Amino acid sequence: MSILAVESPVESGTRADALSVENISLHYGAAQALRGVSLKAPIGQVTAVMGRNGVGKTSLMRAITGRERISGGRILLDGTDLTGKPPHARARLGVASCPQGREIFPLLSVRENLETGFAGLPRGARTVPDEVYDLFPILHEMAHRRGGDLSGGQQQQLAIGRALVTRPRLLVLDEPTEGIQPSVIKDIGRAIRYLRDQNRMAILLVEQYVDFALELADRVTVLDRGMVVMQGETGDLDHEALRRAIAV
Ligand SMILES: Nc1ncnc2c1ncn2[C@@H]1O[C@H](COP(=O)(O)OP(=O)(O)OP(=O)(O)O)[C@@H](O)[C@H]1O
Repeated sequence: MSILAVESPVESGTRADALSVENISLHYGAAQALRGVSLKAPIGQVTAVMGRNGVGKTSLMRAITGRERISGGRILLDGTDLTGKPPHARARLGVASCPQGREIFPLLSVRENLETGFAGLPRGARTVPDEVYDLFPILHEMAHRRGGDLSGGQQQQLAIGRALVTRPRLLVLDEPTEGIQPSVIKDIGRAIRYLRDQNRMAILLVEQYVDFALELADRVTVLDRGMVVMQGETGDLDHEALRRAIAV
């Protein structure tokens, strides 16, 4: 084989795409929620997915984490095809998510909620990384309180902490600011920026709060009725057109 035929997966100067969503479709019965959606999420960047209510953002996140089956296309993580793999297998490969609604276990303590992230880890790696408590000191202070006793903002911090316990390559955040007070939104923004700058994971952020998303995102994908209608680096996009495309 000619050496010219061997291509490096990462060209020098470009970032590795941890996540590659290729032309996916998703149906709920006869209703089509995603239509040929493609996007890439590189390591060390925040990729925002935006759009009005009901355009398919959560469906896209659920397709990536394996909670919904896609009807066409494929989803790759670090070149491995995730399509058809169940959620726990994707988690082992590095997909972690903070779903809408957060899904904290209300009767488990904060510490126990964090430890549910251990499931897919080798025995020697079953520790809560210090950075979880550095980013969200409240989780240390409230380690023995029940998850259900936390405020919405604290639960969101716990959901992000639990995702970080799994040492993800891809962190999926579905509307982390929804229903949360401004001071906690700031903490979450600071945490996302820190994680981005560590250059260890790709961050996929679904967000309706436009200013928060544009402040954090390196790249943006806008969905409308299940289709990509705008996509690119944040600085290259027409922000007025973007705001119009997602205005309720
Ligand atoms: N389990 C389901 N069964 C049937 N239809 C569904 C299901 N989940 C979502 N849908 C429909 O699929 C479309 C996309 O919904 P989705 O929740 O992905 O949108 P979204 O952009 O995340 O909206 P929101 O911002 O309100 O969460 C909507 O028309 C919704 O009604």
